[in-house]
Amino acid sequence: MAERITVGSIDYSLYLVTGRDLLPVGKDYLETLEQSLQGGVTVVQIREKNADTAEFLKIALESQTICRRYKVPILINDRIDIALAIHADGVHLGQTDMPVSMARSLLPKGSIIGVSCNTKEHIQTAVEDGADYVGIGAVWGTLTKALTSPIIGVRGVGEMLKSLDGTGVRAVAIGGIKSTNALRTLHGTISTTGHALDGIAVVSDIMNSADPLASARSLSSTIRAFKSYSAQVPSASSVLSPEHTAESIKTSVSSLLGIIKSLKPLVHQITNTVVTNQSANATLALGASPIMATASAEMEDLSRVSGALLVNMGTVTDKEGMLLAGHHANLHRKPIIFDPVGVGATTFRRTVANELLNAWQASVIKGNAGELGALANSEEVKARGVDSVGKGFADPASFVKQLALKERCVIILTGITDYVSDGSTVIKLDNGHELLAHITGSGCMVGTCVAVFCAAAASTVEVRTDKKLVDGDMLSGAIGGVLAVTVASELAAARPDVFGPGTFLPALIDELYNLTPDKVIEQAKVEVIE
Ligand SMILES: Cc1ncc(COP(=O)(O)OP(=O)(O)O)c(N)n1
Ligand SMILES: Cc1nc(C(=O)O)sc1CCOP(=O)(O)O
Repeated sequence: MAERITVGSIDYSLYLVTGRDLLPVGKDYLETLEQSLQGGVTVVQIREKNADTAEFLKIALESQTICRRYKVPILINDRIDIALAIHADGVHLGQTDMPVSMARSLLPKGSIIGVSCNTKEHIQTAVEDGADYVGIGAVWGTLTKALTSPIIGVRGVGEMLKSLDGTGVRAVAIGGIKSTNALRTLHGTISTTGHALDGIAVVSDIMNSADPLASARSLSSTIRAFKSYSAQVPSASSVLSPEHTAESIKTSVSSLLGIIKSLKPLVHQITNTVVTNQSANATLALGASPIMATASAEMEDLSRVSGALLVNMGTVTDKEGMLLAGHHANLHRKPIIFDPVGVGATTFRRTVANELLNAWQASVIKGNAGELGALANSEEVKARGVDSVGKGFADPASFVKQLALKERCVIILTGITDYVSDGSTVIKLDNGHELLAHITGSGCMVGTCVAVFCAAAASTVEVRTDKKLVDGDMLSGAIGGVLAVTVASELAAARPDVFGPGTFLPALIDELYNLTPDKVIEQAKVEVIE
């Protein structure tokens, strides 16, 4: 008999769950299995929902012969008897299948037992029962199986992973994972405690593929690159960047301003009806090119050509367009800047914001204390309309840092003093003028300028890796966008032809237009506080 694989040695990276009914016409199951192994599948689960016992046995044995050639463990879905009969390496059990302890008592010592989980309580029970790994799903929507519980979303998986801290129980996510969202799945699910998935489980992306070897290879290379990244940095998003100083930040921002002027990146903006014209003018003034498009039909094409996407929730008229735009931006690895305007004002807005953040990964989220408080479910700061109530956060630096870790992106907390964090560093910015509060849409203008700077930051990346969803210095992009507006506001307010809000707004656009790297370096008040 061939050697069984021991629990500790399992590599869960690319976990194939079989599904013969999904094979394209003319494709042979065993050939597909072998090609998937050649492409990098590291664990196989035989899932036969319609086969009788004799057929299940035959398929399991034939699959095992191939898996053993590649030294890849084979697990059996639900059926302990089949696992025993073929001396499989283990089983995968659902919530309504045999309890782990009973399965453990029947199976040989060292068998691998995995359990499906879709709540934190399931995870806790699986840990207590001595499961070796959990399959958390469904992370996305899937057509492969009729789901009986709600889709968890990447942020939900992250919350569940926290419950595995310190347990040694391994975890894969399942449900709707494809090569197109694998990187987003891996990055987006990391918990605030830095707990990452051990692997991803797929059915259709491999079983339904015309080229299973290529499909498995693509998933496998994404996972490998991700693992090499997360091994270096367990938690935050851009911790790979060098030590920041006020001077180094000002230099990065200034160089991004130069890049904007020379490259003139196209910035796709889905924004609200109040500020569309003003935000487009701010984009042009900085030297970039705006496209204010909202139709779902153009989202895919736009994601190819634009340098960044701004999603401003000021007027939520087309949620589908926002979902689609973000999906394609993630796919094409373009930064998404999310401005959850008024998210605390209504339940509808909170629901939409959560839906968007579950569907795609933002590179930067910008909001005032009320908005970010609502997003973080904070008890400390509440929102009223688009404004905050009360004094703000007692410790804004730690708030932005924690939210950055939770959302896995750069967070900008706007106010009289602005705070920016990538989950590792926290930067305090002290520029701005009170006239900004007397014109409409100055906050939205910050979102726009952040998108422009992030487009420049992403455009400087020469070699793209799979280590991050969006390569490029998003922290500097975020800071650059804030400083552009706040420094320009000070310059505008100081002009002799500015007498109040009416003359301030055109002067602000002028000063954005006239902003130079030197002015940023001279005027920016940047403090690295952590
Ligand atoms: C890795 C992995 N995770 C979850 C499942 C789902 O298993 P289960 O809940 O038993 O549902 P069915 O697969 O029986 O439909 C899985 N199979 N693998
Ligand atoms: C078998 C299975 N279990 C799920 C769960 O949520 O527990 S989702 C799922 C099907 C996953 O198929 P695909 O990769 O084609 O989306």
